[in-house]
Amino acid sequence: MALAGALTMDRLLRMNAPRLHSCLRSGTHSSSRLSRTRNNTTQFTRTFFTNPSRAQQYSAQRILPLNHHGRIPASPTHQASRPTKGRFTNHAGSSRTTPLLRCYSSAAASLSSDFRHSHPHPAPAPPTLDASSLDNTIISQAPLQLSTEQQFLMQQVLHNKKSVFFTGSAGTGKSVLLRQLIENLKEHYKPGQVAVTASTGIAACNIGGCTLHAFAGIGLGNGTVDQLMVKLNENRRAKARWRKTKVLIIDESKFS
Ligand SMILES: Nc1ncnc2c1ncn2[C@@H]1O[C@H](COP(=O)(O)OP(=O)(O)OP(=O)(O)O)[C@@H](O)[C@H]1O
Repeated sequence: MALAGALTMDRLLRMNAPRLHSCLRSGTHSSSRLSRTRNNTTQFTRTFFTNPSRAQQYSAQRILPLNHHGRIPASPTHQASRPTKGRFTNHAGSSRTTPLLRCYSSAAASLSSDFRHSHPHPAPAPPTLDASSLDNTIISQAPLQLSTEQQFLMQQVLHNKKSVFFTGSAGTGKSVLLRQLIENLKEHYKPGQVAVTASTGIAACNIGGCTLHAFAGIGLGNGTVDQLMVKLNENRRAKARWRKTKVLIIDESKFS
């Protein structure tokens, strides 16, 4: 669930229990206000508490410029976009009570009144976002082109089936290579054949794996090798994991 705009946790906590419950169940909440800010400008905000799926389903964000009086202009376009209490229109044209994730703000609201008096003409309105163009927008990441060194290591693991240990200074691209390696290995091997582990829980979370100790089924790893082997033998699931694993990845290993 996302908390958007000016709706604060404080406001949520001040809701009575049934209303809060209904908001959380529907994943929505809206509030609107016209407020005078510290620098004596007026700003209208309408904020919504919504869940990400609803935010994707409907309009995402719309910015309305305020006029030089600090009000929402009454032009037909803007009038149409102004919210009417409790009802909203999605861009398919149907009106519904489900709030959208919207935010009304203005560049004008950030101008001081002194500035306005010294500039009798209102500042040019900032471009209005077309809400429909924001629907279902996914900010995609362009795939990284691995460097020659990274490609070499990838080849060694994927095609030459070598066991490799790679290390380097901070920012040399180890994590990028490791993530790409895991992705490629998972495509090459069957589920369960690539074990992704790390020496610490945090490092394991970063790569979507588990700790080496958890994978190995040896608890805290205290005891001699023989004792740990006995422990492992008693753990059927861990034994099965070991047998199935073809590639073992250990991030942040202590071998260096
Ligand atoms: N092949 C690449 N092409 C473009 N950018 C890259 C490439 N490899 C790494 N980078 C960028 O370099 C930066 C550092 O990479 P990365 O986090 O993988 O380094 P690292 O060696 O794991 O660092 P650290 O040891 O601090 O965790 C990141 O911003 C990453 O996106």
